[in-house]
Amino acid sequence: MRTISELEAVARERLDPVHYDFYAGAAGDELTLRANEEAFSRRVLVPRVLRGAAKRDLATELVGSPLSMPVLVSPTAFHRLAHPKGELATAKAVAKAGTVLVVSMAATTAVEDIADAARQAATDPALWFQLYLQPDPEFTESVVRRAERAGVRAFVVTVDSPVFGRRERDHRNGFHDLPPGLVVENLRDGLGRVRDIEMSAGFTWEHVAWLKRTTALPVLLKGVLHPEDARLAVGAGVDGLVVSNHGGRQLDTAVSTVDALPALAEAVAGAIPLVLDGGVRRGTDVVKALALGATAVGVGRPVVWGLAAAGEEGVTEVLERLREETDHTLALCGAAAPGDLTADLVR
Ligand SMILES: Cc1cc2nc3c(=O)[nH]c(=O)nc-3n(C[C@H](O)[C@H](O)[C@H](O)COP(=O)(O)O)c2cc1C
Ligand SMILES: O=C(O)C(=O)c1ccccc1
Repeated sequence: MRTISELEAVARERLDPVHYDFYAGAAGDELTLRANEEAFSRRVLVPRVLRGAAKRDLATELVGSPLSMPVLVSPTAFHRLAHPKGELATAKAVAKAGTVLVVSMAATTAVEDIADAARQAATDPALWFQLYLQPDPEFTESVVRRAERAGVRAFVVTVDSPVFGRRERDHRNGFHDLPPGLVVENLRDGLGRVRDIEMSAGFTWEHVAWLKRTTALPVLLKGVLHPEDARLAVGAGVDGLVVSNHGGRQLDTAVSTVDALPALAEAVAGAIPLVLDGGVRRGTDVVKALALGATAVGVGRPVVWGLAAAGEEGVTEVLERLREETDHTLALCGAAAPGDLTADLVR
């Protein structure tokens, strides 16, 4: 089994350099992209000993979905640019791993087909759906209904994108659109046309309340970094938060996610679960995030690297590597389960 950084090197060789830059890149000077990884490196573990953690169990649960390990797959756009089987390959690997795939609204495969592939691979796979609220509420609602009918179990509303981030690699490379033949399949309207994803800076907590009234499924907000927003989310009846800066692709110089996490954990005080994403590359990163208050972490780029390097098997390699490293780190920290991890283990 290769490390994530080894898989990234393979992916980089296989991908069109313009597409590699789309996946690897981030906003502005990419300071937040680097800060996410650096914030993990800066923290050290202070392990406990002699705690009899011979039998370890990595399983956890989030808003009613079971996870075989505290690692889920964050939504990433355009998997068919990384591999011809695209999201179908990703969905099979994630279903077999027994964890959650958050399907991107910008997927290049229809959510119904992704759900079929996941069900082929495992019984009762857990798919969630990531939404960018659209200015036309009727269109947003039609996407919600479509995802519900396909069997998704939760919605993740990305709230860190009132405008699209400025990714300078994409500007330099002239990468603005999918190549001919690929479209954002989940934005087909009733007439067979495909709409563009629209960002809008006009959304408020009122729109979150609207979505809560519109669906009975759990609603998580992705991209919350300020503790006051975490408090407002609890008040709005939101079911969970993804502590995320979009992998550094939106606001450059935004706080790294592990640096933001402790204050968010304090703000929600256990009322709702926190998922952290950004910079998770090792089992030690998973353990640090859990110790500081996350119930699980999400991985974005690592899954794209696995997919580009080796399709479904590559995604499996990434997820099994993270599972194995997380288990090994738990053992070395004297913890039998994620619930044994406490903030005093991290400095
Ligand atoms: C290529 C790429 C595409 C992404 N597309 C989406 C998306 O469609 N929706 C979304 O909410 N986040 C998207 N993200 C952000 C990820 O969900 C996640 O927050 C981020 O990748 C985590 O950081 P990591 O890549 O360091 O793991 C994307 C990230 C990347 C790298
Ligand atoms: O690249 C991204 O980070 C992203 O979120 C996105 C959203 C819509 C279309 C393409 C990418």
